[in-house]
Amino acid sequence: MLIRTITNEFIPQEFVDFFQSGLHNLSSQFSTQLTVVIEEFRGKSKNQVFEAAEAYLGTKATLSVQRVKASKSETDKELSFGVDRDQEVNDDFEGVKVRWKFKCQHAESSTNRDYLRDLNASLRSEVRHYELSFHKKHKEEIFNSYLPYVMERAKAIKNESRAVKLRTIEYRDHWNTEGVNFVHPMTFKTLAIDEELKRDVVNDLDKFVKGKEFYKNTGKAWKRGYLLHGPPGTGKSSLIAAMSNYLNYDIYDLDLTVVEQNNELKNLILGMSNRSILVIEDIDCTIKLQNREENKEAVNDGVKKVTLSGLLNAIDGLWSCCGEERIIVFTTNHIERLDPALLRPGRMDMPLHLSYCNFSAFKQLAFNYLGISQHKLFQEIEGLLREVQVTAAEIAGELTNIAGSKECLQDIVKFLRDKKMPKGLTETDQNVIQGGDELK
Ligand SMILES: Nc1ncnc2c1ncn2[C@@H]1O[C@H](COP(=O)(O)OP(=O)(O)OP(=O)(O)O)[C@@H](O)[C@H]1O
Ligand SMILES: [Mg+2]
Repeated sequence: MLIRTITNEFIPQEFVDFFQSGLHNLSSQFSTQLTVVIEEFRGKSKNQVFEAAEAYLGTKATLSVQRVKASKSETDKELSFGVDRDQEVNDDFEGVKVRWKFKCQHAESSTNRDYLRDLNASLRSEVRHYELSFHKKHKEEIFNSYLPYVMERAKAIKNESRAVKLRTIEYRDHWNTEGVNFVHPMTFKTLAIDEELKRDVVNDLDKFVKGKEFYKNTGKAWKRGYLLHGPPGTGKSSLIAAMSNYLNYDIYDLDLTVVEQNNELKNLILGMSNRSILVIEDIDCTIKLQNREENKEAVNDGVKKVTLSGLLNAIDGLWSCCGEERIIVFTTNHIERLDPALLRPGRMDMPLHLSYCNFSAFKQLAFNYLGISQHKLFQEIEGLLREVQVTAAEIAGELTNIAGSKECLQDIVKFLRDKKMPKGLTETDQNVIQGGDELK
């Protein structure tokens, strides 16, 4: 204070400024720290590094700062957090220490106001930026590895927190733009299908999402097709919900009966976003399957309808030139009714047979509904499930109806025994019924 008073009193201001800036230059020459300034806007558009820093630091903020900002928009699944002004966040990247600081300046000074007016952002009352500081010797690592890592993490964070949307056709050739939030509770943790099949699907999806380089190097379109087939109530639609929740991909539910012509179909396919699942349920019922003539519409009762080949060609063609990370799922209860064109390798990458409930699927249901992994009746149930064709939906229904105690497994045994041999039927009659069902 004393020195400042003396200098203010006795030394000319120009000399003080000159001296201070010289001192600043000198200290920055000897400083070991480098600071990167990341402003909110780049020209008139948002700076992507700023946005990435915002998302990335949000996940760190709750750990290390004293003031955090909390927010949630309609399309977010969960609360998101952010660093408040002047707060610092320390981070560690492969042993390199970095420090982030969030700075806001009020747009009082005329330069700031001009700057904001330039940005056409008159509602904003402040200029915001992040400062990222680290030791100069780590410059290369920070620029070449850390910042790209922050950008990549931010992308994943934003995607994870985004609510999945379900879109249906609004009018023939376009999707409902808003969509609805898809909040199906089914996940791979609760889905009751054969354990091995579940593992295969999860591994396949993991490989697919990590396959960017593979698809680029091989020149293949980054897409994957699954054909889910099996009797009603075996979990086909539940599996699609689990896939969507696992990948956080939007679902486009394509009702082919609404689409009149192949060019409408093309518009729908073009209107889909990346990282999405196109679902066509009950393919055997909704599409004219027998017409194999490429690119032709089948004339059905005087109305042009899309054909299977039209559908597959449109997907193959359009997705190879525009669109990444796309999944297509067909479902059917009757695989034998499908055109062999659909089953040819390369069309549907992975056929998945969802069959009647086996013991591994049953154990999952018992865990979901009763919270148990073991029981003295399990052995008998395992034996019965080998003989009785019962769907996961039926068992789930029984478990919902009967009291939620461990004792109710006795009722499941009774249910399975009754199913094995309904009153008044001999075992031979029952076999005929079950065999016939598969052939339907
Ligand atoms: N594998 C499963 N795991 C957990 N729940 C299941 C499973 N399969 C069926 N369910 C239950 O049964 C209901 C019907 O199943 P889902 O709609 O997935 O069957 P689906 O195979 O799609 O049948 P459909 O061929 O009739 O469309 C679901 O709402 C779910 O509660
Ligand atoms: Mg279904």
